Amino acid sequence: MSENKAPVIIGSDHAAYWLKEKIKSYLTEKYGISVEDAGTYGEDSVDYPDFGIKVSDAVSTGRFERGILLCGTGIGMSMVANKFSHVRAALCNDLFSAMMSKQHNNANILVMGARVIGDILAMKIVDTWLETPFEGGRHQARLEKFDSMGRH
Ligand SMILES: O=C(CO)[C@H](O)[C@H](O)[C@H](O)COP(=O)(O)O
Repeated sequence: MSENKAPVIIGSDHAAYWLKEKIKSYLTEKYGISVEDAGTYGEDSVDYPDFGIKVSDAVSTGRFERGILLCGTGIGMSMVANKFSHVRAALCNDLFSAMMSKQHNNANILVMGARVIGDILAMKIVDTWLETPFEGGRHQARLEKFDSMGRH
């Protein structure tokens, strides 16, 4: 198991509120990781960018090393997050993507779709993302190529 106890900031829209609540408990109970909840705080309809921006800004500025974003599909949250400098958000609705998102991409925001996967798979994806190390080497050089590119 990873020894990385760095806190996690988590956010969702209404579609994934239920999954956010489960992941919060999972992170604290299984890993002892502290979690900041950026909302949303209920099932009333909200706009996913509002919560994607909060979490992505916290990671982009270095206030948090890593974050988790959830919406219905994960697509909208991924689009929002990857507009931020230094954010490498990976939409992972399967275990292989979760593993590769760390090994090759060192993803610092994990994104999942609560209308795509169930809670058991979601927790396995969280495990994989937390516990898989970054390989570095050629992948580090590739990350640096786009991390420094700015907006186009
Ligand atoms: O971001 C999304 C789509 O890319 C999410 O799936 C949202 O959760 C979804 O669009 C919300 O849809 P709703 O009909 O307003 O519940």
